[in-house]
Amino acid sequence: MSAIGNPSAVLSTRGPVLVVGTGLLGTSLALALTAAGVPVQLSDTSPTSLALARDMGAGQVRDEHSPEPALIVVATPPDVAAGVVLRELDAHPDAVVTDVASVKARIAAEVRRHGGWDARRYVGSHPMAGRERSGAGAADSDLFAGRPWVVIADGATPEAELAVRNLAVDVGATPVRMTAAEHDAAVAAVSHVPQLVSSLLAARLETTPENALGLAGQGLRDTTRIAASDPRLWSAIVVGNAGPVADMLRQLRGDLDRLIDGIAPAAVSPDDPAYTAAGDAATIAPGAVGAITDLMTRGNAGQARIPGKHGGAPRRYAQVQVLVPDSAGSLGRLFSDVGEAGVNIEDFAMEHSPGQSAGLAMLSVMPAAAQGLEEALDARGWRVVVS
Ligand SMILES: NC(=O)c1ccc[n+]([C@@H]2O[C@H](COP(=O)([O-])OP(=O)(O)OC[C@H]3O[C@@H](n4cnc5c(N)ncnc54)[C@H](O)[C@@H]3O)[C@@H](O)[C@H]2O)c1
Ligand SMILES: O=C(O)C(=O)C[C@]1(C(=O)O)C=C[C@@H](O)C=C1
Repeated sequence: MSAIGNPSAVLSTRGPVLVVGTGLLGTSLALALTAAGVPVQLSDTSPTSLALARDMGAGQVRDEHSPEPALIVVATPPDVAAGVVLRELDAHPDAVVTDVASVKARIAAEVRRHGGWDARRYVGSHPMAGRERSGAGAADSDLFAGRPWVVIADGATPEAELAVRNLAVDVGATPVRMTAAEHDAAVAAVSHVPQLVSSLLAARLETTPENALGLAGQGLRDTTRIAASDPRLWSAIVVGNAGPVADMLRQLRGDLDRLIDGIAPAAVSPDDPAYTAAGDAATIAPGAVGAITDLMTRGNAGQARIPGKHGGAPRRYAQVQVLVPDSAGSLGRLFSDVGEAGVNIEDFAMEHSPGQSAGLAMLSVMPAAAQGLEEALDARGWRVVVS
């Protein structure tokens, strides 16, 4: 069980923990550890990022008077992570060092190659938790709750591995042991290629006319959320895992080619008599429906295998969607009705399409509270949208 916000929980992580890189991941982890009562030291090459993390209550800035850390977490971009790990192993001869970079094999190889005996204190890791925003300002102490945290233990001492597994558990995550190669192949499929596909899709919107964009609904928002991610960070991630990512992109290209080849003959010119005979199966190009159905069916099967909705890790928050009239005070009334229903809003977003007289308020709440809130809001006359 996570120790966050539970003062009686027994903590296994021995502090002080030094977090190097106080961006989204580093500050989220530092906030979670601080909330659990572990002393945290902070370090970053950017004084502004460091000051922000400190001001958010994530820990103390490390200086020459700080006590020696027992555990060091490197949360810098992947392309500099190995160098920072090696520097920290050298500077703190008794500390266990981990990094949270999204790629593992190349960092581990560099650390093992240059770290000598000290590299036995290094355990690469990767919390499968994050978001499309960077920097301490987007940090969240709950980020790791219920998420897998990959631990790469090849070549490390059992004590070092245990320290990193304990860290994951203490912030609410579940450690998952893998080799670096297994990890990199897995994240190519579940994280890196999905990021690129989302970006490919969103890149097409650059030249999409405004009036078409005005029609965008939840489907487009769902498939492009992560296209807002940081290009610099993701360039380092994809370059660092280029082999597995390129392999999967080639497979995707094969699927795409089959789909295009299948549907292209069904594109009928308006002058063709088949254009107005859509109800006649004979006029549909042979193979077109099969190609689409095949892809959609495989997609259904793949989507159903994603854990979370079917007994895997629970989603952190449930979303309650409510139509809010575009008038002064409406949102205030909604918030006060949610408060009167005894429900805390964990996160909030508003979707507003131009020219519409109502917006869609998306309230993130604890999953157990969602149904009761929908009923309470419905009873108070709100239009709850079931997605
Ligand atoms: N963003 C995600 O969703 C996510 C999820 C899991 C893991 N990760 C991994 O976590 C790491 C950090 O990602 P992030 O999203 O927090 O990035 P971020 O850009 O929010 O933060 C990175 C921080 O590292 C600092 N930094 C850069 N070089 C440094 C150096 N040499 N020494 C000290 N500090 C340095 C930067 O100033 C910045 O504050 C990356 O390796 C990333 O692959 C990211
Ligand atoms: O949910 C998101 O916004 C993320 O991008 C998180 C995500 C992921 O792909 O699952 C992104 C990169 C990380 O290395 C780990 C987690």
